[in-house]
Amino acid sequence: MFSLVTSNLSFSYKDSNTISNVDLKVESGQVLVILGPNGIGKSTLINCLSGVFNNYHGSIKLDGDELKKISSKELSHKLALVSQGVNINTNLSLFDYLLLGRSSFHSIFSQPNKIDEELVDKVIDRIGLDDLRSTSLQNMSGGQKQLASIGRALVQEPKLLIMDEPTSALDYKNQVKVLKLVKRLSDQGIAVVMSTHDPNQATMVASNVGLLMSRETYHQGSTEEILNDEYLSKLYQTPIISTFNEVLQRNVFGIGMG
Ligand SMILES: Nc1ncnc2c1ncn2[C@@H]1O[C@H](COP(=O)(O)OP(=O)(O)OP(=O)(O)O)[C@@H](O)[C@H]1O
Repeated sequence: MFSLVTSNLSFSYKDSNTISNVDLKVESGQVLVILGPNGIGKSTLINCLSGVFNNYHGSIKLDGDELKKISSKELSHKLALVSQGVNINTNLSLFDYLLLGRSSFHSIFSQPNKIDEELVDKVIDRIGLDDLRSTSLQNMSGGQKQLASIGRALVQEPKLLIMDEPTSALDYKNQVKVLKLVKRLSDQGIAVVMSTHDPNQATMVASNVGLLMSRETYHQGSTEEILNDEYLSKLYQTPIISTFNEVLQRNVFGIGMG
């Protein structure tokens, strides 16, 4: 069972903590969705969890090992990160950009092989960008680039996939595509952590939800326990009203105006 567990995790850019005392846990086959208002620290937390920031306090254990002690090569075989608002401006084709994601699996003397190329083609199909296989990234739309960055993470075949607002630039069809992908990955035993501004996405894919209520308070629990109007209205400081949708057979969250 693969796991990511933090205890007393805190991080500060300057003097005061941006996130404090975060106790978070996600295991193989689970999807942890992180919700919180703008500027509360979701990206900061995600950058700590994925090893981008290693000057954190407290502990982050990846499969029992302290994250900051794991080499970057080993880390790239265990976890993959999809950063927020990726704006990739390379003239590499989609195929070559994704193939580059396999480089940590080879020494400097060996080239990506047929198996890598087949994997890349499979991922291009999964993200639905077959028509853009030879198109350079700099000629793609924001949403297409976001899908490409998800593809780049998938070619790493990670045990843990961490995504910061992975659907922020996507239309409804592509949002559903990514959410279905998340479901499928978790069914295959991969652990997923993702942040979003849409609690409805949490009802669709999450096994657990983490709320960054303030710089001092992170609250994690099951979807049923956490996703209610009271918690969400407090979180976003605006009325959130849920209704049960008979067709969808789930609660749908809407925003009130007063
Ligand atoms: N490099 C930095 N140096 C100093 N402060 C930063 C830096 N990056 C972010 N911050 C501050 O840290 C806080 C948390 O930012 P973060 O980007 O983690 O929030 P977020 O919850 O992801 O926000 P959003 O939903 O708007 O993307 C904010 O107050 C932000 O201004």
